[in-house]
Amino acid sequence: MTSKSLVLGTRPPGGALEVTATVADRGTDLSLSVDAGQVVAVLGANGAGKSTLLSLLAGLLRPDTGRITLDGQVLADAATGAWMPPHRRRVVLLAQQALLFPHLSAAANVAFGPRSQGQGRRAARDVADRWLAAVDATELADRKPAQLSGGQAQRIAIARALAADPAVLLLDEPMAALDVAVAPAVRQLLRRVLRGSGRTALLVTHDLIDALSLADRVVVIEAGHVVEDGPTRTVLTEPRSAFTARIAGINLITGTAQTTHLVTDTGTIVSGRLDPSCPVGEPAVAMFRPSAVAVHLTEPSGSPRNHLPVTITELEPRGDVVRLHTAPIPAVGALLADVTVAAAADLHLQPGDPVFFAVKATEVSIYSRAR
Ligand SMILES: Nc1ncnc2c1ncn2[C@@H]1O[C@H](COP(=O)(O)OP(=O)(O)OP(=O)(O)O)[C@@H](O)[C@H]1O
Repeated sequence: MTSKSLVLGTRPPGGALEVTATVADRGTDLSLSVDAGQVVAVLGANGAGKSTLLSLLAGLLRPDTGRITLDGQVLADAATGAWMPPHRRRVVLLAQQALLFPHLSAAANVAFGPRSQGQGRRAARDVADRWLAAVDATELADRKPAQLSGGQAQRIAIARALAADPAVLLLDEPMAALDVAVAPAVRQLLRRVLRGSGRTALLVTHDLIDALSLADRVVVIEAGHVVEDGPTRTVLTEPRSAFTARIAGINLITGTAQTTHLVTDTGTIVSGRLDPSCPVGEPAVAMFRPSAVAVHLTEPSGSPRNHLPVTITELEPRGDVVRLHTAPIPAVGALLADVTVAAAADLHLQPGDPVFFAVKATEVSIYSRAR
């Protein structure tokens, strides 16, 4: 098997998507354009509207208003009532659970797409064999889904999705239901599939590493709206929404930019370096990494640092560091600090302890944010 086998298809892969859609009873109003071949990570809290976006694209849900097109072809248009059924869309959804047809063998599951597109039995089986080989599952061809492990079933589901030769691949947390031991292998397979194929893909994930390693672009959905959209690196290193900052594991404090600092709504001053693109007096975010925080039991004096009084709520072991979580501070929110295991032990830190987080101004970046 080579990664080349993942790019084989009967027509050029990749399709450009245009979405403007509202779904009233889900409180969503989504707008998005995706270029052909782009891999977009879709992030957001539970209930934000990520699955709703995928359902709209897959044809499992009709928009109340708006229009969805793929390469200019209308998939759904609420104004005219135009509607393309799911199986004709060239869009395939890969869900958390493999959802294979239980009565069919793995090979027959994979051959299903080509068969329903009108290919003969033998041709469809050839396509299936090729994709089974591509996902390292040739030896599983004759097994029924009940005889497959979760990771094996998900590999078959990936093969089935690709055998249908979709222009757009939708992935709804495809690793979420997998055992931690098998997830890395499936992730690696997806990496090959997404990087090698030139297909357009939307990947719903809660995993920062997936977003970083698989996606060109990150879209963040909050309360049914796209609130952030940009190159993966930019969104994750210069997050503008609290959600992205949290999953990126970055401390983020919103307020108004001043030349040398940010002022929160309650007047807390956070000294930092103002990004040249951030206008003074405009809404901004101050950002610093948990590893930039020094923890003190008493307020430190006489150093050019930010000192924030906080209350520890949780100590989370993370390899050779302990991540400290705090109770929310008014207008600042909860903060994170990473300290060494030795430091956490020396300080005898426990949930409920009041401490000071100290951060050098040079460790704090201040960026503009949307109002
Ligand atoms: N079948 C449904 N019928 C009605 N409302 C729904 C349905 N599914 C989801 N919703 C609602 O629509 C909104 C968006 O949900 P959606 O499932 O798209 O969020 P999500 O971002 O995918 O969340 P999660 O990460 O939990 O999967 C939520 O308010 C949710 O309660």
